[in-house]
Amino acid sequence: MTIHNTPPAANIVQASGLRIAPSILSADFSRLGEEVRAIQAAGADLIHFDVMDNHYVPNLTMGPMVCEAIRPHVTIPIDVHLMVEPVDALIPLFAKAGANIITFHPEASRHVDRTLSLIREHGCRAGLVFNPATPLDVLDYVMDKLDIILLMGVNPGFGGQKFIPSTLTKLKAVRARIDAHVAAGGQDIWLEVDGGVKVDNIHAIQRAGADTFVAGSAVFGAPDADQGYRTIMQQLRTQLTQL
Ligand SMILES: O=C(CO)[C@H](O)[C@H](O)COP(=O)(O)O
Repeated sequence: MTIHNTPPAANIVQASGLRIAPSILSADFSRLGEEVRAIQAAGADLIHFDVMDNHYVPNLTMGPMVCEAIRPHVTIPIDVHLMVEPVDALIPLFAKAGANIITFHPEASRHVDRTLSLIREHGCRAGLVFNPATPLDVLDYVMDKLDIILLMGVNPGFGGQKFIPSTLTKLKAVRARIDAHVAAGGQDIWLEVDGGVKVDNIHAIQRAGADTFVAGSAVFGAPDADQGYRTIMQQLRTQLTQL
C-alpha cells in the first residue's frame, strides 16, 4: 500500500474540465481504504465524502476521524459534503483531517457568509449546496466567496435515489449565474451535481451546465472493485465527452 502525504488544497487548482467524484456513501465501509484506492485507480477525480448527522438529514454516517483515516490512501482531493446543522464547529476538524473542499447547506448555517470565510481561512475550497426545493437567492450575496456550487439531484440523506428532473432547469439557472459572474471578472466556480447520477443521464446533466458529477451507487454498485469500477468510470466518462 502506498501512503501519501496530505495534498495541499492548492493542488486542486490544477484540476480542470470535467470531474467525476464517486461518493463513498455507497462504498463497502468495512474496507474503506481499499475502496478509495480502487476508485482513485479507476480514474476518480475527487473523493466525495458525505457527512450526515441524523438531525439535518435522517441518516448518520461519518465524521473527521474517517476522513483522516482515508486521507493517506489517496492523493486526489477529498470533497466533504456537510449535511449537518450547525456547521461551523466541524470545519476546523475536517480541514485538519485532510479535506480539500467543504460544502454545506445555507439553511444549516445562521451566518452563511461567515461560514464560507471560515472554510477558506482553514485552507479549503468553499461551497454551498442546494436541495431540490431550496431557492438560490443567497447566491446574490456570496458569489465572490464560492469555489463550488452543488445542486442536489435528490433529497439529501440516502444514496440510490432517482434523479429529480427539475434539477436540470435549476442547473441551467446556476450555470447562467456563474457564466455572468466570470464574464464580469469574477472567479470560476465549479458546478457539481449530486444524487441519481447514472450513465444514462450524466450527458443530459452535463448539457444543463454541470462540470462535476457525484456518483455513488452507480459506481460502487459495480460487481467487482477493480475492473468493475474502471468499467463504470469509463462509461460515465465516455458519456461526458459526447457534448
Ligand atoms: O449526498 C448524497 C445523498 O444525500 C449522496 O452523495 C448521493 O445521493 C449519491 O448517491 P447516488 O449516486 O447513489 O444517488
